[in-house]
Amino acid sequence: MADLMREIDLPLEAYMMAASSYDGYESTGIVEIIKPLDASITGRDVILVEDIVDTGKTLDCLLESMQSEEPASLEVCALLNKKSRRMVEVPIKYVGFEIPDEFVVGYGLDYNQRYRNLPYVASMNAAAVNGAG
Ligand SMILES: O=P(O)(O)OC[C@H]1O[C@H](OP(=O)(O)OP(=O)(O)O)[C@H](O)[C@@H]1O
Ligand code: HPA
Repeated sequence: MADLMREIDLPLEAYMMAASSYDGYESTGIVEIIKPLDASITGRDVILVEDIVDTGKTLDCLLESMQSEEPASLEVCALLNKKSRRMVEVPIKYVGFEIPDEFVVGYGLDYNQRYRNLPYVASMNAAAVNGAG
């Protein structure tokens, strides 16, 4: 997010939401908004920035919640798109990288809250998952 903002030469405001639905590397399918948006987006041009879109369930839930506030526009930017795993169709206007069906960690992405601090995105293999304790 910080890297992206540094590249945008326009006045902008940034707010964080938090949603969670993963237990390890499996989606529970139940998306919980842990921290809602603490600003009004009614009538505003909004870009929702996601680190990864996998099944699409999280994004679908967030979009529905945000659309209900009637922003002037609402687009999605995602660093990573795992399209082959999609269960819900979601509109993504800006995609950093299309990636294969592999569980990835690093650069903010976690496996049970670990590995977010890796300065790169890495594919996590089964042996690493089993040893991750
Ligand atoms: O397309 P989906 O299958 O819904 O997966 C994508 C979501 O999964 C991750 O969040 P997670 O639930 O792991 O919470 P986190 O951001 O705290 O890691 C990620 O940050 C996305 O929001
Ligand atoms: O591959 C992934 N890595 C980390 N978190 C995720 N949430 C959905 N897919 C992933």
